[in-house]
Amino acid sequence: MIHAATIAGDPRYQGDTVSQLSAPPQIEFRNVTKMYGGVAAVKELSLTVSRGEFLTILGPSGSGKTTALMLLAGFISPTQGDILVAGKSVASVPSYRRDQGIVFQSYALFPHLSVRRNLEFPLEMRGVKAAERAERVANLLARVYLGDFGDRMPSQLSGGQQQRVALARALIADPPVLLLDEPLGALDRNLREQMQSEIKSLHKEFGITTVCVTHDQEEALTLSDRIIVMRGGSIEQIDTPEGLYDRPRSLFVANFLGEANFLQSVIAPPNGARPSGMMPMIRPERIRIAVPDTPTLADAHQRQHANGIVAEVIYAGALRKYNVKVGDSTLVVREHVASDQQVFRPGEQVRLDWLRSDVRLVATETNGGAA
Ligand SMILES: Nc1ncnc2c1ncn2[C@@H]1O[C@H](COP(=O)(O)OP(=O)(O)OP(=O)(O)O)[C@@H](O)[C@H]1O
Repeated sequence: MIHAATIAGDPRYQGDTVSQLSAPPQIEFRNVTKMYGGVAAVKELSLTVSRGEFLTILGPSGSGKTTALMLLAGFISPTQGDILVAGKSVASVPSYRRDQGIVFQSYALFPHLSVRRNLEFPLEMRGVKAAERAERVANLLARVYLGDFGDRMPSQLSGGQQQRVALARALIADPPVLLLDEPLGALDRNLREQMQSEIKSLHKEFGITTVCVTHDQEEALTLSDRIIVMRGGSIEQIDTPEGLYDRPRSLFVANFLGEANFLQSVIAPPNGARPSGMMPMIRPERIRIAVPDTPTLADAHQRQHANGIVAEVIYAGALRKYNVKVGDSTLVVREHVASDQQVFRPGEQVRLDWLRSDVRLVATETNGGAA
């Protein structure tokens, strides 16, 4: 077997092999549509998830994320199309027979069973013997730092602890697929960050193919190998986190994932005409802010600039954000706070500049609608 050192640079495939990559995908949606009355909650959705991949479905409310996950879980059936797991259609496989761990907000722990019994239950269903059950439960509880909590009832746990039990329960039977629906939605920020690293390390350790639904961009960027941005039941863009953030194809994705500055009224198009339906966009951290008479830099020919007036300064811990008026536009500039840095005040004249190569052209319309 050839090892994935040959697929250098792509962290998704580390530890994987070429033969595994050429194997059928672990999960495949083939042209799947789900209609509710006259409304297509999911529209002709086609996608594949590789074995061991962490794929996140991201999108605004009503874009079809949960419907896509419920179809995969088998809680609902497609109106059209097919879903395959490990190369086989699961159309006629009921949810409880699909070999998958599930952490859904609506799929809570059994309140009348202790933590230990909650974890033992899926194993009992699969006929695992008592001694092995006890060992697996003890190991996994220790792994999620709840080794001493086996006898507690779910109501005696904090929200974060309950989520860790839910995650352990989803993993206990060693399923090949893990489905997560807003798994950290109910947790506060600190706990969410802690759980994000927990999920990340469990995913790495178990190598489990994971499909996660969230509307939290940061969660998607942190956890995923690839992200799907959904809009109106269809895929707007699918890419790695870096790809989506750095090369959004549409105005919708640029705005949905992070902050974006649109430069159409700030810079002239290179040859006098802009391709129709396209807009120049730059991320706030790619813009440099300086005093108006900053000396010309050696790379000036690679840069574009604009003069403006600081409208607002927002200090946010490690970052400082400026809103700068440039003509009729307001550009957002974000810089990391450093001790030797000049701080500008509202009303001050500033010069903004950026590398031409950091400007992206994004489509104003995609996915059949205005972005
Ligand atoms: N059981 C249902 N009956 C009728 N319409 C539904 C049903 N479930 C979902 N829909 C509709 O399908 C579309 C997609 O819903 P879905 O719940 O998948 O969106 P979502 O992206 O998960 O949204 P949210 O982030 O708010 O959970 C919405 O327009 C929704 O109103």
